[in-house]
Amino acid sequence: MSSSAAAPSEYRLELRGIRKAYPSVIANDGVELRVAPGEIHAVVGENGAGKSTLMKIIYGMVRPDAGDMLWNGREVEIASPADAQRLGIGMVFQHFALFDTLTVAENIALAMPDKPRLDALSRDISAMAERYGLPIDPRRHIYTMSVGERQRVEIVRALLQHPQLLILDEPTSVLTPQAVETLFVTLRQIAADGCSILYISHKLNEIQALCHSATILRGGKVTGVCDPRQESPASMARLMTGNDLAAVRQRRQMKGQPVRLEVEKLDLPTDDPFGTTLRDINLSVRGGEILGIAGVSGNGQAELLAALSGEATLSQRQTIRIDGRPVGHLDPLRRRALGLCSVPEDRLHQGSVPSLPLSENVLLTANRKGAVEKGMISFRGVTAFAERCIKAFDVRCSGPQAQAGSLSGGNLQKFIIGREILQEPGVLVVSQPTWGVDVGAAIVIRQALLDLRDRGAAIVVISEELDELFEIADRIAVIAGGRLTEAVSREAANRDAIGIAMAGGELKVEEGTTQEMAHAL
Ligand SMILES: Nc1ncnc2c1ncn2[C@@H]1O[C@H](COP(=O)(O)OP(=O)(O)OP(=O)(O)O)[C@@H](O)[C@H]1O
Repeated sequence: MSSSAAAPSEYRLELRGIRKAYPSVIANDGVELRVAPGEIHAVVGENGAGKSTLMKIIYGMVRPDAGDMLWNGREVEIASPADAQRLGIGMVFQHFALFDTLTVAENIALAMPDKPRLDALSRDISAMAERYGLPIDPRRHIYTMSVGERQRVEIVRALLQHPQLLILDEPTSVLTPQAVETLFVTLRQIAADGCSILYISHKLNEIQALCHSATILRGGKVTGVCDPRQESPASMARLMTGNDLAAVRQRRQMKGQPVRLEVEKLDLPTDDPFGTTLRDINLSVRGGEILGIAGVSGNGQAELLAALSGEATLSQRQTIRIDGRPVGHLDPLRRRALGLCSVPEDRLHQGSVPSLPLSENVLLTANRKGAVEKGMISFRGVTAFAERCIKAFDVRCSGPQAQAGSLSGGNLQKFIIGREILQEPGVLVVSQPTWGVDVGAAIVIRQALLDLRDRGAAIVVISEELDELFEIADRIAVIAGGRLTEAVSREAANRDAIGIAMAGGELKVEEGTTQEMAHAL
């Protein structure tokens, strides 16, 4: 039981001794959590620390094995999301659950318990949107909206249920820096009106800017509760990991290396009604170089990755060249044979087969390197390769036989990145390399990318995280509306200018710096 001195009724939500065990791990081990009305409370921890499990318990998606939940001082059982909503708990998921072909109002109506009239609902949506600075038009179709706008719809949908607690799971991973600022203004206002917020994120600087308090989890247990405003990102990371964080080591750039990946005048119409057509994409990456591609998701990143990996083949073979060889017409397997590896953004459906063990997931892409011998699968080979990935990238799991789908999001990401990097590709194209991974693991992944670059690989990193691109990319280009800007050197790139280009504007840099760097390489 809690030893809190405060009367329980002071808290909006209080968890006592929450436990949830899975066959190979205790995901939540005696977790205590207290959130006051109007408080913005962060839940942080390494990958696999138990954050998502805890949120799913609060939202009624997972039943705890033991422990008590108090809601406004009263003991409650939350057996389903409907129970949670009835109590006044709302959740905004990382992956939006909106129907593209319906309007904002129609989507929100679907979530309402008793079917409201659309005109009355539209008025409520507009009023709520105005009150919290979330401009959305109830009549617009979802497919016409940017990711940031869709997130506003999700937030308004949750707010229309008048929640007393709002759970947000990594809400800023899809937003431009400007949109993050706007979101924070909204969240502060929601909290000022008395709604509590539980905020899950790996971005410690954002937590410091936004949150009043933080509960830190490690290995399913609470290791501390702190005021993030009194901490530094380094001291919070220490509470999360028990260690000091290493810094990413940069090495000297190699100059004059040959171009290993070239794309010239790539046009790729999409047959997906909600996809993005690529128009006149040009890029080139030398050995020993990382090209960063910034952009808000949904602007052609998935299509560009498909074109580069070979998932989408082209009629013009010369449009894409690897080490000078035309590959536009080749499928992924044949491009892999030429030394190209790729990591898609969607790790659960494209990057892995969740129901298969990690060892068999190795075979999806790494079918050389001792995994297949004389046309036969070497199970010893694939298991050894999976073990190497697990060890090198500190993948927390029960071993090579663990099902991919049982890993926490960040641990699966580490495994997939490791699987590609350990194949020593000459050209690597990776989308969102540190999406959902904790600060310590992000450093390991970024370091591995830099080390691969220093061994002479040409690397394209597609990322929505500007901080990441500024840390590891040698040059940065921006993709918006299916077009790619010219790449500018990291030194010449300016965060605001990139943010503007991400929203569809021109990428402007200080004169004289752009080309010099590119040519100096
Ligand atoms: N359905 C499941 N079956 C088996 N194990 C699970 C299941 N769901 C979660 N786990 C395990 O429980 C632990 C906690 O996972 P959880 O997803 O809560 O972590 P997390 O802190 O949210 O991680 P991340 O930051 O990577 O999302 C992990 O070891 C994970 O592998």
